[in-house]
Amino acid sequence: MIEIKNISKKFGKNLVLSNINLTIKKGESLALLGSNGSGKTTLLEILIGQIKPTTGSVLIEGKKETFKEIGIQFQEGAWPKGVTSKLIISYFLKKTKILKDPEVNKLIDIFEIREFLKKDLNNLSGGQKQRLNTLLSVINNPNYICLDEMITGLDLKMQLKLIDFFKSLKKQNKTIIVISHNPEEVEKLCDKIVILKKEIFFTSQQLKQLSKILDQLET
Ligand SMILES: Nc1ncnc2c1ncn2[C@@H]1O[C@H](COP(=O)(O)OP(=O)(O)OP(=O)(O)O)[C@@H](O)[C@H]1O
Repeated sequence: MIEIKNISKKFGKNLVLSNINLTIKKGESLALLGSNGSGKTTLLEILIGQIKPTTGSVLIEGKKETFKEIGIQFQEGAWPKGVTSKLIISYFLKKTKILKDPEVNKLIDIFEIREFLKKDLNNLSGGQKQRLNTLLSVINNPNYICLDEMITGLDLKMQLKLIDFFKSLKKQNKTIIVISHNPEEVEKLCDKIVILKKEIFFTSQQLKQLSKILDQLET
C-alpha cells in the first residue's frame, strides 16, 4: 500500500501541490489526471524520492523511503553520448550478461527493443526511447509501477500492445499509477482516478463518463 500524507510542494513561491492525501492499495490502479502543470509528474517524483516534498510524507508498505519497491517510466530523459539500450538495461539490472536472462529477453521482445539494442540512445526515435523508458519501469519486477504518459509517441499497435501488457501485470496484483491524457488508456488500466488541483475523486462507475470529465477539465 502507498500512503501519501499531507503532501505539499512549493518551487520558490509556486505552490504546485497543496495538501494531497491519497491511499493506493496493493493491486489497485490509479490514474492521476490534471491539466498541464497541475503537478502530476511532481507527485510521482516525490513518490519515488527523486524530490523532497515541502511538507508531508510517503509511506510504502508502512515504511518511509522504500523507493526501490517502485518502478517508474519517465517521459524522455537526456542520456550521455555513446550509451546504448543494452548498457542502460544492464545498468538497471546491475549485471552485464543481460542477453542470457530469459525474463529480460522476453521483455526486450515485448517492447521490441532488440533491433536497436546496440545503437546510441541519442540516435533513437522518440517512440523507441519511450519503449526503452517503459521497459525500465518493469525491469526489476517491482510491485508498484508508475507510468508517466506511457503511450505518448507510440504507434497505435504498440500503444495497444503495451496497454495489454500492463493489464496483464495488473492481473498479477501489481499496483499501477498512470499519468495520462488519453481516456482509452485510463479506462483500460485504471480502477479509479484522481484529478489534481480540483481535488475531485471518482469511482470506477464514473469512469464510463471519463471523456466528458476530461473535456470539462480542459475548459
Ligand atoms: N524542478 C522544478 N523547479 C521549478 N519548478 C518546477 C520544477 N518541476 C516542476 N516545476 C513546476 O511545477 C509545476 C508542475 O509541473 P509538473 O511537471 O509536475 O506538471 P504536470 O501536471 O506533470 O504537467 P504536464 O501534464 O504538462 O506533464 C509546473 O508549473 C512546473 O513549471
